[in-house]
Amino acid sequence: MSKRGRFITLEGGEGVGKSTNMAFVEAWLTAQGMEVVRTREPGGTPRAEAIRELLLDPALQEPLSVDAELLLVFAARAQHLAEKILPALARGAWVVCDRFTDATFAYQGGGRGINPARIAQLEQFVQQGLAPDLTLLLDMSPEAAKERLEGRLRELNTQRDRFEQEQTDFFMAVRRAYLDRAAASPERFAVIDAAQPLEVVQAALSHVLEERVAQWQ
Ligand SMILES: Nc1ncnc2c1ncn2[C@@H]1O[C@H](COP(=O)(O)OP(=O)(O)O)[C@@H](O)[C@H]1O
Ligand SMILES: Cc1cn([C@H]2C[C@H](O)[C@@H](COP(=O)(O)OP(=O)(O)O)O2)c(=O)[nH]c1=O
Repeated sequence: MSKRGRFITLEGGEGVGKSTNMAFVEAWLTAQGMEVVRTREPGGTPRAEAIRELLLDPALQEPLSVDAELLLVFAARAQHLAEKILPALARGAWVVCDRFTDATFAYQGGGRGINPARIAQLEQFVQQGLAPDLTLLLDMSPEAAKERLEGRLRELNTQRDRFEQEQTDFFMAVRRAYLDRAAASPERFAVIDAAQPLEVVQAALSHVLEERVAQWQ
């Protein structure tokens, strides 16, 4: 087994099953004997989670400017990288992250309409070349995912956050941007049809993980 830790991200729109499958990916890697650090964005450290609150809180009455949203996402990421992701990778742990910079290209780029070239400048500034080794993109139509999300919101009795309050065309643009990024980097991405039953989605995840882990050895 290679000593170097790997960086794996899970991506996709709201309600596609990221949280459910994060646990699956973590358990799969742990069963192979890897030390796994499971984390999420925006957030992952106390200060980055405080920035997450600023980004998601629907109760603050003042609108959040599109550029402020973009910069907050990257401020949280800079903190997360410095305090958690980079130290974990340096000691050989595997990092499994619920969303990362592909979400910025999808939400702030596709959803909000920011030019991807501007996002790429911040990506270079903050990440200095660091990118995930593997990105698992859970893909399904926003309409179908919305039904799942509504089920979860009812179960947890929670309020919609700022992004969950967006309309279907926003989520269609998010999906399009994710699929375009996957098509542009097929060696990094694995696109999984998330509309399938959970056991089929998880069989697909196991298959991809087996293949990639074997390649990295
Ligand atoms: N493949 C699946 N088939 C049916 N329901 C699913 C599937 N994956 C997840 N769910 C359910 O859909 C809801 C949203 O899943 P969740 O993992 O919270 O999504 P996300 O983190 O992407 O928003 C949850 O109630 C979950 O149990
Ligand atoms: C990481 C990241 C997340 N987001 C948004 C997407 C999500 O709506 C929100 C919170 O992420 P998350 O908790 O993963 O959402 P959910 O579980 O509801 O799918 O943050 C961005 O807009 N840009 C980013 O770079």
